[in-house]
Amino acid sequence: MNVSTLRSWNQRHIQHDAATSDLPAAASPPAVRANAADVADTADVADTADLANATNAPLQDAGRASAPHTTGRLLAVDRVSLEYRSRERIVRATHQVTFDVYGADRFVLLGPSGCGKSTLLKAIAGFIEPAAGSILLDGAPVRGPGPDRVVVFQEFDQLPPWKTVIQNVMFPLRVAKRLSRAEARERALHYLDKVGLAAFANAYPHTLSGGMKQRVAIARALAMQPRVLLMDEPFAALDALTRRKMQEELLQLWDEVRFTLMFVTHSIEEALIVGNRILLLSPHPGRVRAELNSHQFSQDSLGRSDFQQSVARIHRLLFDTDATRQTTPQPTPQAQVHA
Ligand SMILES: Nc1ncnc2c1ncn2[C@@H]1O[C@H](COP(=O)(O)OP(=O)(O)OP(=O)(O)O)[C@@H](O)[C@H]1O
Repeated sequence: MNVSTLRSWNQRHIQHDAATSDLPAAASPPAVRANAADVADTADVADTADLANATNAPLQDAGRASAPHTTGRLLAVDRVSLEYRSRERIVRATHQVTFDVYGADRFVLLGPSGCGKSTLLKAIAGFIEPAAGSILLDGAPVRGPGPDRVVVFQEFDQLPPWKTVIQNVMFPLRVAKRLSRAEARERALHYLDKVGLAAFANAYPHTLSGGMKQRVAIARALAMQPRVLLMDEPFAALDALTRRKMQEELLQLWDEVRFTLMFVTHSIEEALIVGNRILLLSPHPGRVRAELNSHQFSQDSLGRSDFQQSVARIHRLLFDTDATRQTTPQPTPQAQVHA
C-alpha cells in the first residue's frame, strides 16, 4: 500500500465517521482570549465564570493538574466555517469556530450529535478545506493530510486484518520512509509496550478484543510521533468498564509521553476526565458556546459533588434555555449530550 492508499484508508474511516477552572481566567490567558468574542456572543459568560468559581475544590490529580503547557501555540483555528456541498444543498457543519491548542494540551471538542465535532477533526486532519476561516499548524496553513496529524477512530476495523499487530504499527512508519525496518520495529515495540501489548506483537487483529484493537491503533498513531493526535470518539464503541479503563490508560500514556491530543466526545463525563481544556459547541451548526478548563478532574472525581456540579453546569451551557436556568440543574443519568 502506498501513501495515497494509506490516505484513502484513513479517509474512508474518517468519511465513515470519524469545567471548569480551578484557575482564574488569567491563569490560562491564551485560551480565554482566543474565544472571548465567541463566548461573548452567547449568554454564557456568566455561566462560565460561575462554573469556574464553583469548582475551586482541592486538586485531587495534582500531577496532571499542575502540568504546564510544554510548548507554545501549536494549532490555531480561526473563525472556521465548514460546509458539505452537493448539487442539491449546502450543509453548514460549523460556523466561525475559533480556538487554539497548545503543546501537550488534552483538548476536547464536546457537543451534541451533529454539531460538527467530527467535521472539525476532519478539517484539522486536512481532509476538508474550510469554507471560511483558517487552520494553522505551527503557523503554517493546513493544506491536506500529513503524518504530523494522525487520527484514531471509533471503529475497530481500522487495522488491516492481514497484518500482525507489529506490522500494523510499523506500516505507516515505513510508508513515511522515516525509519529503517529495524528502527521502525524498535519504535513499534516501544509503543506497543506503552499500551501493554508487546506480548501480542505477532497476533492478528481478529484475535484481539475491541479494547486491544484500540490500544494498537493508539500505539500506531503515537509511533508516528505526530504533532497532534486526533481521536474521534475512540472509546464510544467499547463497553462501559473497558471505556473507563481506556480513559485511564490514555491519561497514563499522556503522563509519560506528553503528546498533544484533540479528542472528540459527546459524553460530558468523558470530556471532564480526559481533557484539560474543553470546547463546548452549540447544536448544529456548531458554534463555540464556551471554553473551559477541566484539568483538575480524573476518574477519582467521578463520585464527587464538584464533578457532578460541573457535569450539570456543562449540560446547562450546552442546552441553555430559560427552563434549565430557572431550575436547579441535575446531572443527566449518563452525562451524555444529545441533540
Ligand atoms: N458527508 C457529509 N455530507 C453531508 N453532510 C454531512 C456529511 N457528514 C456530516 N454531515 C453533516 O454535518 C453536520 C455535522 O456532522 P458531524 O458528523 O461533524 O457532527 P458530530 O458532532 O461529529 O456528530 P456525532 O457526535 O453524531 O458524530 C451534520 O449535520 C451532518 O449531518
